[in-house]
Amino acid sequence: MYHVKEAFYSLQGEGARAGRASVFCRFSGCNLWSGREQDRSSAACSFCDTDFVGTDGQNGGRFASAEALADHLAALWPDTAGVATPYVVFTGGEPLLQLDAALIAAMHAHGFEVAVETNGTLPAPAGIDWLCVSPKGTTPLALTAGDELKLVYPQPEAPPERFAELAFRYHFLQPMDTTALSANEEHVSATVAYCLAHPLWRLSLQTHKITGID
Ligand SMILES: C[S@@+](CC[C@H](N)C(=O)[O-])C[C@H]1O[C@@H](n2cnc3c(N)ncnc32)[C@H](O)[C@@H]1O
Ligand SMILES: Nc1nc2[nH]cc(C(=O)O)c2c(=O)[nH]1
Ligand code: SF4
Ligand SMILES: [Mg+2]
Repeated sequence: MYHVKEAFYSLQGEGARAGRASVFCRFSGCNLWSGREQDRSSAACSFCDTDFVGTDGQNGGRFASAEALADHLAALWPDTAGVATPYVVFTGGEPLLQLDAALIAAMHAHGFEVAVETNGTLPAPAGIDWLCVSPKGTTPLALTAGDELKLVYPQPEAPPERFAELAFRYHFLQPMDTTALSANEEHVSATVAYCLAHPLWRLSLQTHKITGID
């Protein structure tokens, strides 16, 4: 059984594929935080910007088979009649708690390219077309290669230097978003300064938040 918080059609907001039309599948649950506010400060990941608890979001629910979930997600893609490759982003919560080879195969059967946003602590099934790893604090990485490494910055316990040598096509820093405007401005300035001083790293802004889309 797959547990999905929500699913929606939007533009990828972050990283190397920002701007690309995408179906998002947000799985419920995470191995680094319960999702409860009272647990946030003691969690291995304490800055999460996402509600991934339950299955009550738009197009969310429980799906008994890979085919049932793949049909549900494919129906969110517009009828592009072959002019654009359909694209699905599995995120969460932590998608690698639930994503398996059967679901990837079912999305491929619908003609989709499959992308994943993961915290990198769990092994990944084969067949993922675009792997984005976003390390969190001191948590050990099970995934040390992929397409993009997208580090939320600043994290005192996860400095970029620790990830610079890993085998990713792109290294991004994404300013940490908080509920405090002044902190956000400082995070953007610090991220810009780091990228200027260390050109391996590129700036990733969360463009969906800037544009006000999902
Ligand atoms: C909500 S996470 C879900 C996927 C996976 N659990 C992970 O952490 O990569 C999706 C993306 O949002 C990023 N993110 C989460 N909270 C953020 C925040 N407060 N500011 C900036 N990016 C954030 C994560 O690092 C990750 O790249
Ligand atoms: N538009 C948009 N782009 C995104 N890229 C990664 C997201 C995520 O929450 O994983 C996300 C999201 O929630 N919305
Ligand atoms: S690992 Fe990802 S989903 Fe889990 S709490 Fe951190 S940012 Fe949120
Ligand atoms: Mg998000």
